[in-house]
Amino acid sequence: MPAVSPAEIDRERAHLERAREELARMRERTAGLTVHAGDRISAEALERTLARRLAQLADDPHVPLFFGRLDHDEPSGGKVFHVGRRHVSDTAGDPLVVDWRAPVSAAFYRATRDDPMGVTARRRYGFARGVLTGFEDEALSGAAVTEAEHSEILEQEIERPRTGPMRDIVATIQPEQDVIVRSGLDRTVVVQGAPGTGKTAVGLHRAAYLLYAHREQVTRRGMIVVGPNSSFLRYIRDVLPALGEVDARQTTVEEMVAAHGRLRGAEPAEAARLKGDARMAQVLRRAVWSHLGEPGEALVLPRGSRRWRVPTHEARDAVAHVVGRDLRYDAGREQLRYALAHRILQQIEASGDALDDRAWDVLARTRAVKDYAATLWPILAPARLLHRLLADAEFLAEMSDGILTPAERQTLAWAVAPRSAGAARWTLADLVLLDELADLLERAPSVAHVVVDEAQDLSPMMLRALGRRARTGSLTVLGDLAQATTPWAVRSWADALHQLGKPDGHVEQLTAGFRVPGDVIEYAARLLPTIAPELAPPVAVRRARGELLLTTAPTEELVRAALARDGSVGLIVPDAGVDVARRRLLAAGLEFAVVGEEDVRAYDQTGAADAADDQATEFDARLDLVPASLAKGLEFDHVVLDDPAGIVAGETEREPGLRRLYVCLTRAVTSLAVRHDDDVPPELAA
Ligand SMILES: Nc1ncnc2c1ncn2[C@@H]1O[C@H](COP(=O)(O)OP(=O)(O)OP(=O)(O)O)[C@@H](O)[C@H]1O
Repeated sequence: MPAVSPAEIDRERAHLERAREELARMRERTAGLTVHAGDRISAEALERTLARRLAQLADDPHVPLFFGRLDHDEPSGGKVFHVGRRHVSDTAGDPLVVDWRAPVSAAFYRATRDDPMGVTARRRYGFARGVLTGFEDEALSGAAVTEAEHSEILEQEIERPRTGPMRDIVATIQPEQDVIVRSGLDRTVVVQGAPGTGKTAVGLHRAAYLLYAHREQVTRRGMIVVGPNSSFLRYIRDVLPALGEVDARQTTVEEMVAAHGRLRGAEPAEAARLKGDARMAQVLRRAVWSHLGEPGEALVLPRGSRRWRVPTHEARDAVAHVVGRDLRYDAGREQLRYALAHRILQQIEASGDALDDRAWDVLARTRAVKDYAATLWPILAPARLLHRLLADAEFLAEMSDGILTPAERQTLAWAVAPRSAGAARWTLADLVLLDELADLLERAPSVAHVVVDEAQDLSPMMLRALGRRARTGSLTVLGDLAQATTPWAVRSWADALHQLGKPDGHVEQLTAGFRVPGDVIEYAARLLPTIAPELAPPVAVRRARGELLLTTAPTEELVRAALARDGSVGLIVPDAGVDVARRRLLAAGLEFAVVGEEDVRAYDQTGAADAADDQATEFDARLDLVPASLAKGLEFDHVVLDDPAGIVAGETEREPGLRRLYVCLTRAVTSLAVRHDDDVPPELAA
């Protein structure tokens, strides 16, 4: 860091002190507010808002209140702004710190010498445990402007050792990342990027940005963040709260569709792939609408001493009219009742009877009309319908005629059908089909925004499930086609956007790699010509080249060597090798946690597991044992990867196996040791 004057440091420290005091004052004021509301619902809403506000005003002494400063030129007002995680103002309302998401802060991330955005100088601060230790100035315009200099503060932030779960990157968001973070609420964006280019970080910061820039709309309509599994959600769960945002629901596709039934079964890849195929949407649509019946007799409604009739041809017309309105299936039945009631209403009126305003409604709700409508337009339950499709070969053949081949029908059909829908052992792909069916019956509600991570692994039907949750909103879709490991994955982002129902979405690329050092990424990239010939490896921004070791030394020895250094350690093993690895780590007397275990426990030297701790995550441990299938999205300072051939063999086919290996090879921040039995996959040979 260049030498800076002690007097200037003192001034900055005084500003930090003042900002802390004012933040404490803002917090006290908020805590002192009492809720006065007319009714319980408004009171609860107000209390929630207050609680959120208080959480946003919390001050963690280890987290600096600001990390940057912008000095504006005279034409732009000549003001100085400190940029931080939240807005802090004094009693007069003057800002001491501006929120990183405020429009004025954009220049902190984007201003360059070519386009200084009205800024003369950008300052970055160095901190140690919340204490301001120095700063760097970068002149962007005016007399002091020089060649771009290397920023040590930026580099230190990028190079710092990793500990615990994922952290925010507000202090160092890069210009190409900032463009995505600040894109508007009406835009669906796909972010394609190689491992470690900051896709997850960018997605979460965009979520925080949208919550800030469109607070009212996004909190009212909701936002969901979808990750691949619950251990990944634990890994990222602190990022949004650290940015003061607690209003996004974090979930998985599995959890999202859990309302339709319990996930109880697994199935062969071929069946799951087919159930994930977008053609299934056509089959399901046809299956639902195939239930409309032909009127066999007239509708007869006794009323007082009279009997009113809707003859069959009129009933048929009513059905055709409602079908033409393109409603959801259940809404259609309701409309049919009104259409039938309307015909009766006309007859009653023609007879000279006086009717009041509610008559139409009352007629539509009579038992006779309801029952008649339900025979023409039967009540359906998604689970019963899917059960019939998978159990009744004839029905499936009829519904998929011209859509699926006979062989495909055979793949879909149950070999031994469960006796009822209640007895079915639904798989994940089945539950996604049930989600589609439920939406055909009744329109699923939409939130304002959906962030979906590791989207390269989702099937077309899963993408449709996400798309409908953002039907009237937008999405941020994060992924890397080279890391797709599921047999049902879509092959292109254009296809994914189409399935999401957002064909106009933009695809953005991130190319700077913040995680994986040069030597390691070059090694992993040897797989790219096989798994994703069209994709380029990231350009490592870490100065360190990293350490790569190919070895046959015992795993325990490699893990011990990694533990002797700073930072987190991940031992990645084939899924089938987790139990053996667990025993070996226990026998070696090492303390660790296992990624993906329901209750997070740390195993200590005696081999005894701690009582499960609700608050702890596996990422609080120094050493994590990671099944290869859960490595996606995670990172560790030091990775010991055990048995690359076993990781490839863990997948049903070789190409997804190599992609899985690519994911596992790209988790390291500093060092990667690959332990093998002289059977490294040939694709990794130089
Ligand atoms: N601008 C940045 N400044 C500092 N660190 C960054 C920046 N962008 C990303 N990082 C860091 O790089 C690491 C990788 O980021 P992230 O996990 O978001 O990448 P990813 O593209 O989602 O990776 P993967 O494809 O493996 O899921 C994280 O530790 C993140 O904090």
